[in-house]
Amino acid sequence: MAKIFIDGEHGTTGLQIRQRLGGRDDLELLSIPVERRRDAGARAEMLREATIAILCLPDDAAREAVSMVDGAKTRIIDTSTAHRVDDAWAYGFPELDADQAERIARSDRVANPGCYPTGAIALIRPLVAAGILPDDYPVTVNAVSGYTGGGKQMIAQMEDPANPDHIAAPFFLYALPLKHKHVPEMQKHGRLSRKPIFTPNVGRFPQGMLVNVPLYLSDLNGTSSLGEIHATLADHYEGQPNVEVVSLDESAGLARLDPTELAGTDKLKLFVLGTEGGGQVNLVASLDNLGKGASGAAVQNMDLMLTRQVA
Ligand SMILES: NC(=O)C1=CN([C@@H]2O[C@H](COP(=O)(O)OP(=O)(O)OC[C@H]3O[C@@H](n4cnc5c(N)ncnc54)[C@H](OP(=O)(O)O)[C@@H]3O)[C@@H](O)[C@H]2O)C=CC1
Ligand SMILES: CC(=O)N[C@@H](CCC(=O)OP(=O)(O)O)C(=O)O
Repeated sequence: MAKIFIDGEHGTTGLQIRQRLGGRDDLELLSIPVERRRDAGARAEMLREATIAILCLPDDAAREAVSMVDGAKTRIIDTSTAHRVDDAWAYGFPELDADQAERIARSDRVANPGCYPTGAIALIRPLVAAGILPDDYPVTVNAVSGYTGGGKQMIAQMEDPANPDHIAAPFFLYALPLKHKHVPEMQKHGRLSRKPIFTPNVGRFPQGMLVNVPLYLSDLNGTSSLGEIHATLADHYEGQPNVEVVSLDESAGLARLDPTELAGTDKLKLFVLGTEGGGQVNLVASLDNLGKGASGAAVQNMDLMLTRQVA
């Protein structure tokens, strides 16, 4: 039976993975008591015993965990930012292209995508691959996330008025210097030659997010219709159980989008918004930052890897 160790199991992402694996009888979960969560010896022992280790740690601790399994057979899923643009790691977005699920299944090192990049890349990559979105288009990505995206620290800042760094705002814009850690990942896996301008926000709700990519149709290659963009996305994601490309009819009837719509699920919904003939489109992804944006995606990748587990 495969042994799974979640390093960082008591953090925000780790806990949600544990919840998802709780009812599984095909896995053995290795665990460290909360008070020993930073005990390097105990972690190294579990990391080396595991069939698959899922790292739910800050970047530096994730790099350290990878070094701890040197020479062991342990396969790794890293939910941090540390390895997402590293060519030696498979990028853990199985719907990226026709071969990605198989790449993940065969890999011993899988980098789980960031929550915002999951939405942005899901919208951008199929259009670049189809030649519709030029790779040097000046892409902007505007987003709002639930505050659990900032982990235990931001949860405490948002929920505890006694916290010295309490945030009272109902909504705030951040990453103001335009150097967010997710930009390289969006650029690489979106296959963009220019860095996208990324402007994320946080709202006073725990889970859920919307990621917007607005485009001028006249600056795209050979298309001026929402219909063609929608058809390209719908073709790309056909048969993918976790991704829904919402129909143009349904989208046209919407008055607003709620970022919490998919909270508590592992789904990703994509919308093609605008008015046919209006010359512009707003592509929007809706997901749970802790679902398809983190823990749900990690479990999806783990399941793919287990289909290729060598005894
Ligand atoms: N939250 C989200 O929506 C998403 C998070 N991620 C990524 O997942 C990873 C974990 O994030 P998140 O769960 O939000 O963070 P949290 O801060 O909620 O949890 C991190 C956990 O790691 C533990 N930890 C920190 N440093 C060490 C160390 N040196 N050795 C052992 N354990 C350590 C923490 O322990 P302690 O309590 O002592 O600090 C805590 O339990 C990050 O890389 C994050 O970027 C990815 C996608 C989305
Ligand atoms: C709201 C919030 O603070 N979000 C986090 C990103 C959450 C996430 O996806 O972290 P990873 O980079 O590990 O994927 C941020 O902007 O840094």
